[in-house]
Amino acid sequence: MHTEEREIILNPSILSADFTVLGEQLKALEACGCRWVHIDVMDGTFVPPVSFGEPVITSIRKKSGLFFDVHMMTEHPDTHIDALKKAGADLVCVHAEACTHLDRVLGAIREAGMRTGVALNPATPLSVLDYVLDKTDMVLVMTVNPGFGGQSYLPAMTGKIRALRNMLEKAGHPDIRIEVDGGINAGTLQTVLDAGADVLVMGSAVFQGDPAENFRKMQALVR
Ligand SMILES: O=C(CO)[C@@H](O)[C@H](O)COP(=O)(O)O
Ligand SMILES: [Co+2]
Repeated sequence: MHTEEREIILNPSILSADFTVLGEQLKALEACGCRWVHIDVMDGTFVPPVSFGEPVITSIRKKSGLFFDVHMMTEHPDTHIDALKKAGADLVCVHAEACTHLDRVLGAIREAGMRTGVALNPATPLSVLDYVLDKTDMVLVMTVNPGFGGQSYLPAMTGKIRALRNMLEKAGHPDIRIEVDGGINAGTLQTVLDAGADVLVMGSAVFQGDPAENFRKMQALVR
């Protein structure tokens, strides 16, 4: 698949949402064409904050038919695979830095019937992906250091996204998606698209203010 044919996914991150009205906001996003939602699970160890886990995912699953992209910012993500499947996750993205046995973890996620993602912190080299591409559906390039919403995009990540796109084409895996997460907004969107990203996570850019209205503005920029 060539870059120009690849569908761009705008992926709102609920970390910045108002949880008291999240069900309605997800419905409104779905109504304006949103298909994915990004769910940040943080354990207070891999990253400083604690966010939420399977009970919250189970609860929003009841309100939403969106594709659930779960970003696991936790140590030992393998211990959550079955619970995430039960909770309604569609894709589980684990940090390479948190997995001693990355190949095994990716295999287990697929075996449980979900898609796989490998997330890389800004300082982690692309070479960690070399022997797991056949078990990977998506690579998440962190464009900030993980743990917090509302940070600024790290400009050095543009070259990393471009290098990853070249690497995937050369390795015969052009269909593996490249997700970017952190500081994506109207000012950085074109940069990451040009570099080869096709799944754009947006927390504050969507949930600060009216999510549906913000989402439509972002859609217009992508078109
Ligand atoms: O994984 C993370 C933060 O670690 C994210 O998914 C944030 O939710 C992105 O927030 P913004 O930078 O878009 O505000
Ligand atoms: Co995230």
